[in-house]
Amino acid sequence: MKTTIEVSGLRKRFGPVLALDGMSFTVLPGRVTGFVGPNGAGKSTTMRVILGLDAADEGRALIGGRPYRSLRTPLRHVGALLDAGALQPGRTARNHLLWLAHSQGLGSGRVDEVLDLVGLATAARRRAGGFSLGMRQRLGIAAALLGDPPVLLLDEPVNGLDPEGIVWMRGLLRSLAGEGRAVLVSSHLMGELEGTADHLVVVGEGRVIADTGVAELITAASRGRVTLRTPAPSAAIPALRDGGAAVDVTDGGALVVSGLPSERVVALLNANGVPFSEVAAHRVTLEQAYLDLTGAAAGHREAAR
Ligand SMILES: Nc1ncnc2c1ncn2[C@@H]1O[C@H](COP(=O)(O)OP(=O)(O)OP(=O)(O)O)[C@@H](O)[C@H]1O
Repeated sequence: MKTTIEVSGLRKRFGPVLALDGMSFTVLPGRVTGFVGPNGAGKSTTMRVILGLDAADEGRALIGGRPYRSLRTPLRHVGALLDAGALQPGRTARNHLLWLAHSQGLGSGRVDEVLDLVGLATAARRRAGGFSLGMRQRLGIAAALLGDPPVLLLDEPVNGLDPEGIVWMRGLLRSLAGEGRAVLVSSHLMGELEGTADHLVVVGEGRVIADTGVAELITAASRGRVTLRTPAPSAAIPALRDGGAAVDVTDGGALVVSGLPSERVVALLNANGVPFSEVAAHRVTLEQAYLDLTGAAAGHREAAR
């Protein structure tokens, strides 16, 4: 499986709203790419254009080098979860999937496989209209996986899931990428992607603000700072400041030291007889890294005005 999604120069206007303004990025196989940005940034519109549900005014979107509309059995090329509400309420879960499978020349064996995979085997003969949001999300995922596609597009897949469902979804996304699939997952909450995404495409106002590895982003946002835990902050702070560091106190009582490597922090504490229980590389959360990045992007826009 070496299929990519390529989006280049998409522009899309809805009346006065410019929803996409030069959106360009590539989703590579074998990793989960988080597609993040605030409400209205253009994530759903981009996904709809990739899936041929909306036409772009300019630019193109290709799946494995081909536009969606040229795919004869699309479910074998790309699976999508856009709106978990989009199902016929009177149909059972199994019939819903059978109908989809038959439309794509897929057998009923695969239907039972995907029902099992998403944990709906025991609910397969219940009417989907009575499903909880979490069950609908699972059914949506089952539909996306029917054709065993190399590319998956999931719009806010953890929306409405309970904590157990969220853990399940994260594991599923990781394993789908582990099998070599290109997995694009949108979210407007960065915290949801912590521990799931390998790569991020951060968008705002219809275009890409950052296209970066998660580890790389966290390292950059952590800015070589050091976290220090000490029972004697009033002794540590002046010692470190005299040594050339900037020191911030966090809500949790730890000190965050900037401007000195951890060895130098330890040396200064020892030289001043300051006890400490921990000195470690400071690591920001994905949420903090994102706020840092989008705050900086907003600042740049402000400065450019
Ligand atoms: N069919 C439509 N008609 C008019 N405006 C639309 C339509 N679809 C999207 N928009 C507008 O385009 C912009 C981008 O919307 P889009 O839904 O793609 O953003 P999003 O990043 O997915 O947001 P969210 O996180 O809220 O889902 C918004 O201003 C939205 O109001």
